[in-house]
Amino acid sequence: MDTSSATAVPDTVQVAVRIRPLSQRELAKGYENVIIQPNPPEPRLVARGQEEFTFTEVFGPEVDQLEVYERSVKAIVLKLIDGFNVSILAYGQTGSGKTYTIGTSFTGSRLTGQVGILPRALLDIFSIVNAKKGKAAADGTRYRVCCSFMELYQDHVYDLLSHRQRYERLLGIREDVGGGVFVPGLTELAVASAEEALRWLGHGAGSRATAPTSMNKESNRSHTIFTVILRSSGGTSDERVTISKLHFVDLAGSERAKKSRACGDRLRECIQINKGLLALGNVISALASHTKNSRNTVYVSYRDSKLTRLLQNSLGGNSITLMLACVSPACYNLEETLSTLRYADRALAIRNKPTKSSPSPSLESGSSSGTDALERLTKTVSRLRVENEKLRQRISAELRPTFGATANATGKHLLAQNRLLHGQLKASFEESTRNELRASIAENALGRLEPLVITEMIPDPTLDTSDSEPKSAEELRRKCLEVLLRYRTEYEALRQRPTAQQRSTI
Ligand SMILES: Nc1ncnc2c1ncn2[C@@H]1O[C@H](COP(=O)(O)OP(=O)(O)OP(=O)(O)O)[C@@H](O)[C@H]1O
Repeated sequence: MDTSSATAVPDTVQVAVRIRPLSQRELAKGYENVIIQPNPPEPRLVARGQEEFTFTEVFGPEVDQLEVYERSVKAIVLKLIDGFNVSILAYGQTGSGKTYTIGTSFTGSRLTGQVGILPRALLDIFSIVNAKKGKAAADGTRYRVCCSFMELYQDHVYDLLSHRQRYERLLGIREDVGGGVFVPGLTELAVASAEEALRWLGHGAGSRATAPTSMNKESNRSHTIFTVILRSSGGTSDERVTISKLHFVDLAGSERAKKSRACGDRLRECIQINKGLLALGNVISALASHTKNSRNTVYVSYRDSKLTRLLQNSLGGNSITLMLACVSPACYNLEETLSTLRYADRALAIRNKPTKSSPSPSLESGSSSGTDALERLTKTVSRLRVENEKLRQRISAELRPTFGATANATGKHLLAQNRLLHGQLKASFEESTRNELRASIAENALGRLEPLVITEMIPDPTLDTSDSEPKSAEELRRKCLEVLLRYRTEYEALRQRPTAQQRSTI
């Protein structure tokens, strides 16, 4: 098998729709099939002859588990070996075939035709890793496969691989330095073969919250995430390890409480399930609205639910993501089927940035047995806790008062400066106002003086001026102009003054 899969890395979420066959009960009741794939394998389908959709793949009721795996899943699963993070999410109405498709409830030991994609992927991964191990013996590269399995029930995270009591398996979610999320304390088991991993899958699925509902006699009441973790280390860079993860997300089914006639615990579960799926829908819508060419950054409300926080990297992050939208073809489920198809249609527009994981310094280097590594990690954690506490104390004892005092002094200085500037600005404004006033008075005076001067200098021809000294017309004009010029000069000087003064003040 070719390990470095040459297929292109998809940078949008891939969406495959799977239409399950009508169940015996539905056939008996004579329910009509309302979801048609007009031209298989063309990935187009028509709902009730009206609404048309095109996806990455569409699998009709006749398509079996192997074909789904080969056509949609295998290529991206192999990207795990190349160092990519991969997420496969099954979404859809309750009873639409999510668990069947993922294969979360696998309990056997052989691959029968009914087995879902998860067991198939594990077999492929181990077959490649074992082949690589054989070849890598020469260059010293080491491969290690681990798995974890968690459940999100009523917005609480439970560890499905822990041996503890259920109430002791409750875990929290934390953010790492890179802005991603992780679940501290989640059991991560090293597995040597696909069979061993499948045993753990069966063990974990056995303690998953399930209950019969009117829509599905074995309905999963929680979301689960089974993760395969591949670590490769050694070779040319001995102390570094590359970690890539493959998540299989089996989401709880959306359901209408009225239709499923849920009450009591089932109703509470139904509300929590729908709340998480609603938050997921909002995240998908926000991400889908941010297309390749849009420049605006969008606010994506990952923090609205634990489900969206856990899936943060799978939607809009660095992962290669496949959404398997499962639908029922029966007419009585049309509303839910259309809702799933519209949801899936939006998801098609989500752009991810798949990037290969880069090697990072290993905490597990050396000849480590699981117990040694655990011991070393526990010591590291205790040492870091002590250092953290010391730093915390130093900050509160020393840094805070110093920072407070500095901030106080800086604040006081800024306030004083501000007060000074404010005073200067006020004085300047007042001076400017005064000068404006003077200028306008002068302008008015000029307006009044001009006709006065002219009257004084140029005698009224109607008056008897025989006894006064006659003035030549030329002399009168000259004197008149002299007075006018003087007033104009004074006026201009007054107009200029405020600007010059203002500048010097500021
Ligand atoms: N493609 C398919 N072919 C044959 N049977 C199927 C197919 N899909 C689903 N089924 C059957 O339909 C029933 C419901 O499927 P499943 O339990 O996988 O639904 P679900 O979506 O996981 O439901 P829930 O959300 O309630 O857990 C099961 O009995 C399953 O075997």
